Amino acid sequence: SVGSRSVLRAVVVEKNGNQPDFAVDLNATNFDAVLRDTPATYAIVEFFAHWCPACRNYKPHYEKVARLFNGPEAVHPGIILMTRVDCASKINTELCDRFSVGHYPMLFWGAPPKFVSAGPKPKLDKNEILGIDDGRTADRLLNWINKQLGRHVTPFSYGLEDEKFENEHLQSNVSDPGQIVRAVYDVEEATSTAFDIISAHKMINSETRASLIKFLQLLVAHHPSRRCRKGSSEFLVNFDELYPSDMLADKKQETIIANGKGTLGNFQICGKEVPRGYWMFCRGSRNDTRGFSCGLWVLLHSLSVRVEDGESQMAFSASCEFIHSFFICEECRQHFHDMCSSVSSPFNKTRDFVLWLWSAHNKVNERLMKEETSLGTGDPKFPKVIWPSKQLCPSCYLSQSQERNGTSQIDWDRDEVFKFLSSYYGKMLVTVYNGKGLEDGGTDKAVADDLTVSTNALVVPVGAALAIAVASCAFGALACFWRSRQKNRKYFHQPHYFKNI
Ligand SMILES: Cc1cc2nc3c(=O)[nH]c(=O)nc-3n(C[C@H](O)[C@H](O)[C@H](O)COP(=O)(O)OP(=O)(O)OC[C@H]3O[C@@H](n4cnc5c(N)ncnc54)[C@H](O)[C@@H]3O)c2cc1C
Repeated sequence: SVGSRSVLRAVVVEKNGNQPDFAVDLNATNFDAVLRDTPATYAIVEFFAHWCPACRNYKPHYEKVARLFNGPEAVHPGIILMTRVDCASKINTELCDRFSVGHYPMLFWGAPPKFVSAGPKPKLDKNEILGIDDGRTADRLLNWINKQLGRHVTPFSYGLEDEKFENEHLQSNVSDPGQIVRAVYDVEEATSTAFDIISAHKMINSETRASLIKFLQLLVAHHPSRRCRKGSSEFLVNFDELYPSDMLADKKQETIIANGKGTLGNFQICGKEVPRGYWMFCRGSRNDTRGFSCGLWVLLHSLSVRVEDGESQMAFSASCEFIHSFFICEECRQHFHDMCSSVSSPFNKTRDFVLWLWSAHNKVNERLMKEETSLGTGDPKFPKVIWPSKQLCPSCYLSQSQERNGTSQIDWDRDEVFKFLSSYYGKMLVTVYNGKGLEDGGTDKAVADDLTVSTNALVVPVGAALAIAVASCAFGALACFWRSRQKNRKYFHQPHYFKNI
């Protein structure tokens, strides 16, 4: 079987003391399929010949760069798929001819689908597929890539020494400051995944409709990612036509869909590049330990620090209702609902809402800390902690004392905590974000634009056509996972937290 073959290969590789290859070997039989299916935004194809000595010498250089982008241990996953094709293999003759390979090694760059749709004679021009003219060493190749992605300015540029930011040696609370700058991509992924789940489970009905509209309003004005704001506004603009309240009141969603409405279907709230099927800030060291639920928390925190004082009650109730209606983890939604319901007076300051959410999250952490320790279900690299740690925010701590039962009692400086959260989930979260995606060039100006726009009011889209894309495999797996755990779930009536205020 393939499994045993790969095991054998791993053993052989180890025996020879060689590193496994990071670049993916392609040939005429899998070229189109691999490039069509990759979630990466760009691909590099190296055409080489196994008999060519220069190619053999070039391989370690190419591999050094591929280590950064390819495979489960990639430092910068999902951006570039690095591949190679052996033109000396007969099966690839036609493929190499298609790309007019005239010397070895020859490198091409482009969006993966462009390689597939390139036809018998690909357009080797600036808009389609580019020849890489200066990639003779690992350094030069990475420089070329950095320039191509607009990342030639530090601290945005990729470096050969970059290490996976999921820090293997430190606990999450220590490595957080380095990671949060990338968390906006997980916020995009979580937003997208949440809407995919809503769609797959047909969760929009007369009871949940108002909550979704309210949450969408919050996303349109305050989502830290421009493309999620844009997608949310497109959805909101079309909401009434897609999910008419009169039809939802007395008909099932299936009927609406049959009538050509309710086509959230494959709509991608943050654009068709998201979800990408991986997590950066929320990447666990084990499968299924972090990911979506972590991303959802970061989304809620990042929204909370962006609202104005006057919006804080609306943001609170929108978040509570969204979790209650659409987070299909029964225990999570129920506990969160209890915490929401125990709030006795409405919020009229951003600060109060931000601190409430922080404290609610810490209550969950405290409960899970015990559970995960006794059951061994937590992620060993990311144990639950009362957050932020003293290392992360020394000024947040007035004092900390150890109780007899081993728990610690913290006296927080709440003004400092608010300051810290505002900066952490505000500016820091979007530090390296460019509003278009990882790959489109992280210029200072784009970052600044994005920060400004995210606190301004609604962005009305010009063309409100919904983007249709195929839901990702990652989502499929996730939805199945949730579905299998929540088979008997009943939808509850909508809660209204101070709905008349
Ligand atoms: C609304 C909600 C309710 C949930 N309720 C439950 C539940 O009842 N039972 C259950 O098993 N799981 C629950 N979960 C999932 C659980 O809280 C974690 O999300 C999951 O276990 C993954 O944990 P994590 O290590 O990625 O960190 P998470 O707790 O997901 O936190 C993500 C990141 O937020 C930061 N953070 C941590 N604490 C705080 C804080 N207090 N304030 C601000 N930022 C913080 C840290 O950087 C952390 O890495 C819930 C999730 C959500 C979104």
